[in-house]
Amino acid sequence: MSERVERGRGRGDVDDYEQHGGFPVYRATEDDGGPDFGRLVEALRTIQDLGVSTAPPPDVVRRAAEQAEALVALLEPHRVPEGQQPGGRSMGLPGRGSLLMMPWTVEKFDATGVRSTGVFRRFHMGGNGAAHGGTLPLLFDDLFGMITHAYGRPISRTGYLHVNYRKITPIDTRLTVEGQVDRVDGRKTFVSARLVDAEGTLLADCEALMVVLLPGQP
Ligand SMILES: CCCCC/C=C\C/C=C\C/C=C\C/C=C\CCCC(=O)SCCNC(=O)CCNC(=O)[C@H](O)C(C)(C)COP(=O)(O)OP(=O)(O)OC[C@H]1O[C@@H](n2cnc3c(N)ncnc32)[C@H](O)[C@@H]1OP(=O)(O)O
Repeated sequence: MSERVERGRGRGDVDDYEQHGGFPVYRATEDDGGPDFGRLVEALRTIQDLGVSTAPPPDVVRRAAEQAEALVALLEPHRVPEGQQPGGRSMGLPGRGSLLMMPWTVEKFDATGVRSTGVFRRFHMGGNGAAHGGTLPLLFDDLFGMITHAYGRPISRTGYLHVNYRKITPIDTRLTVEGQVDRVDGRKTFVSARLVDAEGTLLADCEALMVVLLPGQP
Protein backbone atom coordinates (compact mmCIF):
# COMPACT_ATOMS: atom_id res chain seq x y z
CA MET A 1 0.00 0.00 0.00
CA SER A 2 1.45 3.38 -0.96
CA GLU A 3 2.31 5.94 1.67
CA ARG A 4 -0.34 8.18 0.19
CA VAL A 5 -3.09 5.62 0.58
CA GLU A 6 -1.81 4.57 4.01
CA ARG A 7 -2.28 8.16 5.12
CA GLY A 8 -5.75 8.08 3.59
CA ARG A 9 -6.62 5.16 5.86
CA GLY A 10 -6.01 7.39 8.83
CA ARG A 11 -2.75 5.82 10.00
CA GLY A 12 -0.48 8.74 9.21
CA ASP A 13 1.28 11.09 11.56
CA VAL A 14 -0.87 13.33 13.75
CA ASP A 15 0.67 16.34 11.96
CA ASP A 16 -1.22 15.23 8.83
CA TYR A 17 -4.31 16.52 10.55
CA GLU A 18 -3.18 20.11 10.21
CA GLN A 19 -4.50 19.90 6.67
CA HIS A 20 -7.90 18.46 7.59
CA GLY A 21 -9.67 21.78 8.21
CA GLY A 22 -11.15 22.03 11.69
CA PHE A 23 -11.91 18.30 11.94
CA PRO A 24 -11.14 16.58 15.23
CA VAL A 25 -8.28 14.07 15.03
CA TYR A 26 -9.98 10.96 13.78
CA ARG A 27 -8.13 7.68 13.44
CA ALA A 28 -9.24 4.46 11.81
CA THR A 29 -8.97 1.50 14.17
CA GLU A 30 -8.97 -2.26 13.78
CA ASP A 31 -9.92 -3.56 17.20
CA ASP A 32 -10.61 -0.78 19.72
CA GLY A 33 -14.08 -2.18 20.30
CA GLY A 34 -12.75 -5.57 21.39
CA PRO A 35 -13.65 -9.03 20.05
CA ASP A 36 -17.40 -8.68 20.62
CA PHE A 37 -17.96 -5.21 19.14
CA GLY A 38 -18.84 -6.53 15.67
CA ARG A 39 -21.33 -8.93 17.25
CA LEU A 40 -22.96 -6.08 19.19
CA VAL A 41 -23.30 -3.87 16.11
CA GLU A 42 -24.76 -6.70 14.03
CA ALA A 43 -27.29 -7.53 16.79
CA LEU A 44 -28.28 -3.84 16.98
CA ARG A 45 -28.81 -3.79 13.20
CA THR A 46 -30.97 -6.90 13.41
CA ILE A 47 -32.99 -5.19 16.13
CA GLN A 48 -33.51 -2.31 13.69
CA ASP A 49 -34.72 -4.83 11.09
CA LEU A 50 -37.05 -6.46 13.60
CA GLY A 51 -38.27 -3.10 14.85
CA VAL A 52 -39.76 -2.36 11.43
CA SER A 53 -40.80 -5.88 10.38
CA THR A 54 -42.54 -7.48 13.37
CA ALA A 55 -45.96 -7.08 14.94
CA PRO A 56 -45.52 -8.66 18.39
CA PRO A 57 -48.35 -8.98 20.94
CA PRO A 58 -48.46 -6.37 23.77
CA ASP A 59 -46.71 -8.52 26.38
CA VAL A 60 -43.79 -9.13 23.99
CA VAL A 61 -43.64 -5.40 23.20
CA ARG A 62 -43.49 -4.62 26.92
CA ARG A 63 -40.71 -7.16 27.57
CA ALA A 64 -38.77 -5.97 24.52
CA ALA A 65 -39.07 -2.35 25.73
CA GLU A 66 -37.76 -3.37 29.16
CA GLN A 67 -34.81 -5.22 27.63
CA ALA A 68 -34.04 -2.30 25.30
CA GLU A 69 -34.13 0.10 28.26
CA ALA A 70 -31.80 -2.22 30.20
CA LEU A 71 -29.35 -2.16 27.28
CA VAL A 72 -29.50 1.64 27.20
CA ALA A 73 -28.71 1.75 30.93
CA LEU A 74 -25.76 -0.63 30.40
CA LEU A 75 -24.18 1.45 27.63
CA GLU A 76 -25.10 4.99 28.78
CA PRO A 77 -22.17 5.42 31.24
CA HIS A 78 -19.68 4.71 28.42
CA ARG A 79 -20.32 7.69 26.12
CA VAL A 80 -17.10 9.20 24.68
CA PRO A 81 -16.36 12.25 22.51
CA GLU A 82 -16.41 12.03 18.69
CA GLY A 83 -13.41 10.18 17.32
CA GLN A 84 -12.92 7.88 20.34
CA GLN A 85 -15.75 5.40 19.72
CA PRO A 86 -15.09 2.24 17.66
CA GLY A 87 -18.37 2.70 15.77
CA GLY A 88 -17.61 4.33 12.40
CA ARG A 89 -13.83 3.85 12.71
CA SER A 90 -13.49 0.06 12.68
CA MET A 91 -12.19 -0.54 9.17
CA GLY A 92 -12.45 -4.34 9.52
CA LEU A 93 -16.20 -4.30 10.17
CA PRO A 94 -19.12 -3.86 7.73
CA GLY A 95 -19.96 -0.16 7.52
CA ARG A 96 -16.89 0.48 9.73
CA GLY A 97 -19.07 -0.62 12.66
CA SER A 98 -21.37 2.38 12.24
CA LEU A 99 -25.12 2.03 12.72
CA LEU A 100 -25.76 4.91 10.31
CA MET A 101 -23.63 3.76 7.38
CA MET A 102 -24.62 0.91 5.13
CA PRO A 103 -23.28 -2.35 6.64
CA TRP A 104 -21.28 -3.05 3.50
CA THR A 105 -17.84 -4.61 3.10
CA VAL A 106 -15.02 -2.74 1.39
CA GLU A 107 -13.40 -4.99 -1.23
CA LYS A 108 -11.07 -2.47 -2.81
CA PHE A 109 -9.57 0.68 -1.28
CA ASP A 110 -6.74 2.38 -3.14
CA ALA A 111 -5.92 5.49 -5.11
CA THR A 112 -7.64 4.09 -8.23
CA GLY A 113 -10.98 3.82 -6.44
CA VAL A 114 -13.11 2.08 -3.84
CA ARG A 115 -15.50 -0.85 -4.26
CA SER A 116 -17.88 -2.17 -1.66
CA THR A 117 -20.59 -4.85 -1.57
CA GLY A 118 -23.56 -5.56 0.61
CA VAL A 119 -27.31 -5.51 0.92
CA PHE A 120 -29.88 -2.87 1.75
CA ARG A 121 -31.71 -4.37 4.71
CA ARG A 122 -35.33 -4.35 5.78
CA PHE A 123 -34.78 -1.24 7.89
CA HIS A 124 -33.54 0.58 4.76
CA MET A 125 -36.80 -0.10 2.91
CA GLY A 126 -38.82 2.74 1.43
CA GLY A 127 -41.71 0.78 -0.07
CA ASN A 128 -42.67 -2.22 -2.16
CA GLY A 129 -39.40 -4.06 -1.52
CA ALA A 130 -37.20 -1.17 -2.65
CA ALA A 131 -34.54 0.71 -0.71
CA HIS A 132 -35.63 4.16 0.51
CA GLY A 133 -34.43 6.79 -1.96
CA GLY A 134 -32.61 8.65 0.81
CA THR A 135 -30.37 5.68 1.57
CA LEU A 136 -28.65 5.84 -1.83
CA PRO A 137 -27.13 9.32 -1.33
CA LEU A 138 -25.91 8.05 2.06
CA LEU A 139 -24.24 5.06 0.41
CA PHE A 140 -22.65 7.24 -2.28
CA ASP A 141 -21.63 10.06 0.08
CA ASP A 142 -19.80 7.71 2.42
CA LEU A 143 -18.16 5.97 -0.55
CA PHE A 144 -16.97 9.36 -1.81
CA GLY A 145 -15.49 10.09 1.62
CA MET A 146 -13.53 6.85 1.38
CA ILE A 147 -12.54 7.53 -2.24
CA THR A 148 -11.08 10.95 -1.42
CA HIS A 149 -9.25 9.44 1.61
CA ALA A 150 -7.86 6.58 -0.48
CA TYR A 151 -6.74 9.05 -3.13
CA GLY A 152 -4.73 10.87 -0.46
CA ARG A 153 -6.81 14.05 -0.33
CA PRO A 154 -7.34 15.83 2.99
CA ILE A 155 -10.78 15.49 4.60
CA SER A 156 -13.28 17.10 2.29
CA ARG A 157 -16.93 17.99 2.51
CA THR A 158 -19.52 17.27 -0.13
CA GLY A 159 -20.39 20.40 -2.12
CA TYR A 160 -23.02 18.67 -4.25
CA LEU A 161 -24.12 15.12 -4.92
CA HIS A 162 -26.32 14.14 -7.87
CA VAL A 163 -28.00 10.73 -7.93
CA ASN A 164 -29.64 9.20 -11.01
CA TYR A 165 -32.07 6.49 -9.93
CA ARG A 166 -32.04 4.20 -12.99
CA LYS A 167 -33.93 1.17 -11.62
CA ILE A 168 -35.56 0.12 -8.35
CA THR A 169 -32.89 -0.84 -5.81
CA PRO A 170 -34.06 -4.06 -4.11
CA ILE A 171 -33.53 -4.84 -0.42
CA ASP A 172 -31.98 -8.15 0.75
CA THR A 173 -30.07 -8.49 -2.52
CA ARG A 174 -26.27 -8.43 -2.82
CA LEU A 175 -25.19 -5.32 -4.73
CA THR A 176 -21.90 -3.63 -5.58
CA VAL A 177 -20.98 0.05 -5.58
CA GLU A 178 -17.74 1.29 -7.11
CA GLY A 179 -16.35 4.73 -7.78
CA GLN A 180 -13.25 6.82 -8.25
CA VAL A 181 -11.78 10.27 -8.51
CA ASP A 182 -12.42 11.64 -11.99
CA ARG A 183 -10.66 15.00 -11.75
CA VAL A 184 -8.90 17.28 -9.28
CA ASP A 185 -8.96 21.07 -9.56
CA GLY A 186 -7.36 22.85 -6.61
CA ARG A 187 -9.58 22.23 -3.56
CA LYS A 188 -12.16 20.48 -5.72
CA THR A 189 -12.26 16.71 -6.22
CA PHE A 190 -14.81 15.47 -8.74
CA VAL A 191 -15.91 11.89 -8.08
CA SER A 192 -18.43 9.44 -9.52
CA ALA A 193 -19.75 5.96 -8.76
CA ARG A 194 -22.15 3.27 -9.97
CA LEU A 195 -24.42 0.87 -8.07
CA VAL A 196 -25.02 -2.45 -9.85
CA ASP A 197 -26.64 -5.80 -9.10
CA ALA A 198 -25.00 -9.24 -9.45
CA GLU A 199 -25.78 -9.30 -13.18
CA GLY A 200 -24.12 -5.91 -13.64
CA THR A 201 -27.42 -4.10 -14.21
CA LEU A 202 -27.05 -0.40 -13.41
CA LEU A 203 -29.41 0.59 -10.58
CA ALA A 204 -28.10 4.09 -9.87
CA ASP A 205 -25.15 6.30 -10.62
CA CYS A 206 -23.90 9.39 -8.90
CA GLU A 207 -21.46 12.23 -9.33
CA ALA A 208 -20.32 14.65 -6.69
CA LEU A 209 -17.95 17.45 -5.80
CA MET A 210 -15.83 17.08 -2.65
CA VAL A 211 -14.22 20.33 -1.43
CA VAL A 212 -11.05 20.28 0.70
CA LEU A 213 -11.65 22.22 3.92
CA LEU A 214 -9.81 25.43 4.71
CA PRO A 215 -7.80 25.63 7.97
CA GLY A 216 -10.22 25.61 10.90
CA GLN A 217 -13.26 25.05 8.66
CA PRO A 218 -15.82 22.77 10.38
C1 LIG B 1 -15.13 11.80 8.95
C2 LIG B 1 -13.73 11.22 8.93
C3 LIG B 1 -13.70 9.77 9.24
C4 LIG B 1 -12.29 9.23 9.25
C5 LIG B 1 -12.27 7.84 9.78
C6 LIG B 1 -11.03 7.21 9.41
C7 LIG B 1 -10.95 6.43 8.36
C8 LIG B 1 -12.14 6.09 7.58
C9 LIG B 1 -11.90 6.22 6.09
C10 LIG B 1 -12.66 6.96 5.31
C11 LIG B 1 -13.72 7.87 5.82
C12 LIG B 1 -14.90 7.86 4.94
C13 LIG B 1 -15.92 8.70 5.02
C14 LIG B 1 -16.12 9.81 5.97
C15 LIG B 1 -15.77 11.20 5.48
C16 LIG B 1 -16.55 12.09 4.82
C17 LIG B 1 -17.70 11.73 3.98
C18 LIG B 1 -18.91 12.57 4.20
C19 LIG B 1 -18.77 13.97 3.67
C20 LIG B 1 -19.98 14.75 3.96
O1 LIG B 1 -21.06 14.27 3.88
S1 LIG B 1 -19.85 16.36 4.45
C21 LIG B 1 -21.52 16.77 4.86
C22 LIG B 1 -22.29 17.41 3.73
N1 LIG B 1 -21.64 18.59 3.26
C23 LIG B 1 -21.62 19.74 3.94
O2 LIG B 1 -22.14 19.87 5.03
C24 LIG B 1 -20.90 20.89 3.26
C25 LIG B 1 -21.47 22.24 3.68
N2 LIG B 1 -20.84 23.24 2.87
C26 LIG B 1 -19.64 23.77 3.18
O3 LIG B 1 -19.08 23.52 4.23
C27 LIG B 1 -19.04 24.69 2.16
O4 LIG B 1 -20.00 25.11 1.26
C28 LIG B 1 -17.86 24.03 1.39
C29 LIG B 1 -16.74 23.65 2.38
C30 LIG B 1 -18.32 22.77 0.63
C31 LIG B 1 -17.30 25.02 0.39
O5 LIG B 1 -17.32 26.32 0.98
P1 LIG B 1 -16.03 27.28 1.00
O6 LIG B 1 -16.51 28.63 1.43
O7 LIG B 1 -14.93 26.67 1.77
O8 LIG B 1 -15.52 27.32 -0.48
P2 LIG B 1 -16.23 27.90 -1.80
O9 LIG B 1 -17.67 28.16 -1.61
O10 LIG B 1 -15.38 29.02 -2.29
O11 LIG B 1 -16.09 26.64 -2.79
C32 LIG B 1 -14.81 26.17 -3.20
C33 LIG B 1 -14.93 25.80 -4.67
O12 LIG B 1 -15.93 24.79 -4.79
C34 LIG B 1 -17.01 25.23 -5.64
N3 LIG B 1 -18.29 24.77 -5.09
C35 LIG B 1 -18.63 24.67 -3.80
N4 LIG B 1 -19.87 24.20 -3.67
C36 LIG B 1 -20.31 23.97 -4.93
C37 LIG B 1 -21.51 23.48 -5.46
N5 LIG B 1 -22.52 23.09 -4.67
N6 LIG B 1 -21.64 23.39 -6.81
C38 LIG B 1 -20.61 23.73 -7.61
N7 LIG B 1 -19.44 24.21 -7.16
C39 LIG B 1 -19.30 24.34 -5.85
C40 LIG B 1 -16.92 26.75 -5.61
O13 LIG B 1 -17.48 27.31 -6.77
C41 LIG B 1 -15.41 26.95 -5.54
O14 LIG B 1 -14.86 26.72 -6.85
P3 LIG B 1 -13.81 27.73 -7.47
O15 LIG B 1 -12.66 27.78 -6.52
O16 LIG B 1 -13.45 27.15 -8.79
O17 LIG B 1 -14.52 29.05 -7.57
